[in-house]
Amino acid sequence: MAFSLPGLGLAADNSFAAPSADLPSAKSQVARTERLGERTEWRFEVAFGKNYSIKLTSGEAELWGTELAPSQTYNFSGYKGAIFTWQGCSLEVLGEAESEYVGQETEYAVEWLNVHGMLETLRDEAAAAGVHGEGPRVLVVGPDAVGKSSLVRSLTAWGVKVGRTPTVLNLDSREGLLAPAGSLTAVTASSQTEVESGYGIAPVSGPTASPVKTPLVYGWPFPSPTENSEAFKALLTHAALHVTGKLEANTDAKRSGLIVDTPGSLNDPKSNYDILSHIISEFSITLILTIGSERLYNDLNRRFNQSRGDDKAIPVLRLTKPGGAVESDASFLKQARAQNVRQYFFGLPQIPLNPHSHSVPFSELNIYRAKSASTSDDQDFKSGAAAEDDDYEPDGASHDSPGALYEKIEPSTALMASLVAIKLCPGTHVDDREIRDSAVMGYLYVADVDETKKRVRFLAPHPQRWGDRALVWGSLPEPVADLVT
Ligand SMILES: Nc1ncnc2c1ncn2[C@@H]1O[C@H](COP(=O)(O)OP(=O)(O)OP(=O)(O)O)[C@@H](O)[C@H]1O
Repeated sequence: MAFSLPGLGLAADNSFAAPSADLPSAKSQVARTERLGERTEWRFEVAFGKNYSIKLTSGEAELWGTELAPSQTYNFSGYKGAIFTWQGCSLEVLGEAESEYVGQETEYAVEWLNVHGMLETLRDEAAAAGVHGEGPRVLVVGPDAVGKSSLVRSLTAWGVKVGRTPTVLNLDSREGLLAPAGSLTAVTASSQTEVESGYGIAPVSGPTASPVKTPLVYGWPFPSPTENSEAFKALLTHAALHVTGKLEANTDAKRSGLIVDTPGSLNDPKSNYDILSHIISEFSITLILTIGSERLYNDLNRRFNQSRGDDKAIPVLRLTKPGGAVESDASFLKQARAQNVRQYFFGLPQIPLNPHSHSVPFSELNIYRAKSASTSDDQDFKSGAAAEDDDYEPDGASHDSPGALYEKIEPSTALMASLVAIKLCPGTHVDDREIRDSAVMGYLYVADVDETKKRVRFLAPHPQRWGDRALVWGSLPEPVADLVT
């Protein structure tokens, strides 16, 4: 179980970033009123470094299922999204967007709400079945940027709104949920979903925030499960034990069920059938939702529904991709991940955090580099670790054997500006499997490495030291050069 480190709750969303470096233009300084008809949405794309704010002035509206509070200003920077209204509303909009318009084609929202209704029926049936009743366990699969995460957020928020406590599991390591990228997070949503944090689970609670549920964070320091499918599957087997154990221990959570978000790289069941089937069996998935690809839908339906016996058939539903869902370029996604890291250490303007500095001698550190099994040439994900491969000397321990996932390294300046995960396992006399399966206690930022004095200065969200635990350095999270100046 991950410790409840401050900072884990503040990185779920791209909104509420640092103030704009640019002076706003005269036009963007004037607040305008946008009137939205029923079942329409205000779609907007805001660049990094720009400020954009929206206030609900009349009617009702929601962002990914979470209702906006009337007259409250919501700020966005480096963000793409849509404010949806069922009955119509007025919004006051201020700031500069790269694109903004009223989306009229919103059939997807009705369809998604119907899925929520279906999940509610299954939850009621679970309650009627008594202590053994289990709620729906949903797997969301589809290509990149088709709205999978938006669907998961909406289903979670609607569930929470009617008093449920669904558990969300994010298997997309490129987008950290309540943690930086490189994390796989499971968290049970609490009774109040906030627009800022996306799921309303923030270990640092504001005055109106609800009780905190501690996320369970595992480390997958690579951009895709396919980097090392066998290790990914083994990690999931371990994670599933804990996640399902947590659900078993809490009747409400068990009945509310599980919603699993997946990376787009798993959208081809031909090549990734193995991983998908593993997720389905380990988490006892009862419903598959797919967005965006007819071929994928047919493939999944054939493999997991039609070709199985009645008692093993898993229904597969194909959902509409939101018209506004847009692909982001590599640079936007990279900036979004860097912003998440900033929020992890420094919080949001309304809930700032003060990270702590720790200076540790090399001799007290056990740092392991996570080795990628793939020979991917995706430069975007190549960290200093991969790029400066030759600088590292494994310590000759068992970890440098061929096929090993981790190798122990000596600290060096190549670690500067990187993030390392603190694993809940000892740093010595530990094998690959234990490092891989241990949950993440939190992340450290390498602020400085002094090779002469043989000391590393870390930035941590917590004043407490982490003892002799193993630290893992991988392709994700990526280094953030300008976190401390
Ligand atoms: N209705 C909408 N209007 C405007 N923007 C939207 C809408 N739905 C989703 N988006 C935006 O489109 C982008 C892709 O959506 P989302 O992240 O939900 O997709 P995804 O399938 O989870 O993508 P990935 O697998 O790449 O993480 C996001 O920036 C999201 O905020």
